[in-house]
Amino acid sequence: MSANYKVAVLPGDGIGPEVMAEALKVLDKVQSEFGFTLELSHFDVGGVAIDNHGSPLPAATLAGCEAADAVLFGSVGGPKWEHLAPNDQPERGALLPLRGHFKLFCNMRPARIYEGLEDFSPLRADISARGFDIVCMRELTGGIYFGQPKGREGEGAQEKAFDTEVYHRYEIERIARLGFEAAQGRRGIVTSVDKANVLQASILWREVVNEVAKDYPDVTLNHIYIDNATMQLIKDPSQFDVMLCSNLFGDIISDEMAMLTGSMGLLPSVSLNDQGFGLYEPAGGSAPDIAGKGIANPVAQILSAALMLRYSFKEEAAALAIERAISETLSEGYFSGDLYKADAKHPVQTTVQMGEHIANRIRRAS
Ligand SMILES: NC(=O)c1ccc[n+]([C@@H]2O[C@H](COP(=O)([O-])OP(=O)(O)OC[C@H]3O[C@@H](n4cnc5c(N)ncnc54)[C@H](O)[C@@H]3O)[C@@H](O)[C@H]2O)c1
Ligand SMILES: CC(C)[C@H](C(=O)O)[C@@H](O)C(=O)O
Ligand SMILES: [Mg+2]
Repeated sequence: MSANYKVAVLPGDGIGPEVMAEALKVLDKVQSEFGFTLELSHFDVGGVAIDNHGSPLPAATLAGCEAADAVLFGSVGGPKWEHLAPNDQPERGALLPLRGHFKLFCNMRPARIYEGLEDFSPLRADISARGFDIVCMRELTGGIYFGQPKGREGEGAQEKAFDTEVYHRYEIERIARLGFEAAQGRRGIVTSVDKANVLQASILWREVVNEVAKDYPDVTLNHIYIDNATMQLIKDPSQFDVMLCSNLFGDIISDEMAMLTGSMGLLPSVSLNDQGFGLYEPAGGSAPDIAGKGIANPVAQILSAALMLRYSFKEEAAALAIERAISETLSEGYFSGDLYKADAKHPVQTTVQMGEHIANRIRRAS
């Protein structure tokens, strides 16, 4: 009997539904080619859920995610909902609670320059020619995003707002272990990113990472301050393998890594808990500036679907087939507007056309 996997599909807002449609097209092709079944259930989340149900994370959406084997997420948020109280907005009211509810502490965002596509990088040609292949290993359920106290009080010139960076030893230890394990399967280098010259939470972060490192003598550990890290990424990204980051630093540095590959629309992500349950989403957002125009790059969403096949369903051959189909599409010169250059072989491709190119190139390895 062929395997059957339940997926909760949450397209969300802005470009979310547009790029999700292409990911589903590719998954459809993959399941017929590789002989497993994906049972998809669709749910509203974020702004669209506020509009349709009065809540960014309706009970039915949460229940649907609980009943699923994995969650495929688009993106949430946009100007339409920015007037709402912070906790009622799509990001704080849906995405962060989902991450917290499922304890998705481990967020991995892989970024690499595709071979032959070095000149999409905004880096100087001699730097991008060296290429890079980095995983941002981001702690996702702690730090300043969730730390207490958090709030606003007072009035007039004395009014203040505050967030608190809190890390427990166990939170640092478990993400560090996964960072070292990831490095063992890669080039064997962990660069831990912190601000231990200023922040107490970073001092503990560095201490714990040093302790964990003793269990991984085959991995080289470097420490770097966040300000230097952002600069070194531009100077020479090829020096990095696994970048181990707190929640906030990983958020910032992963956008930088995405753009160094050429576009925000190329970076996928996986968020896992200690049971291996995963939520898969592009690292970028709902892109209100291009939403509704059919021009968004669906690659990050499609790569996120490939990561779902790899991490949640152990369908490695199918995941590889998607990654290969994307590489082929790009190296044949088919690009959406974010990557398009005047000397491209083909005219600029729409979101739908990119999805079709990728779906048409799905096949079993010969
Ligand atoms: N996971 C999520 O749901 C998520 C992630 C990040 C931001 N957001 C939300 O999205 C909204 C917009 O945020 P933002 O503008 O800061 O970040 P963004 O990532 O949505 O957009 C930043 C820039 O990257 C471009 N971009 C992003 N994805 C692209 C794609 N697939 N193809 C082509 N170009 C792409 C956008 O056009 C924009 O110019 C906000 O409400 C924010 O909170 C949501
Ligand atoms: C939308 C926002 C809450 C989210 C984050 O900060 O984690 C996003 O920027 C991301 O990178 O997934
Ligand atoms: Mg972000």
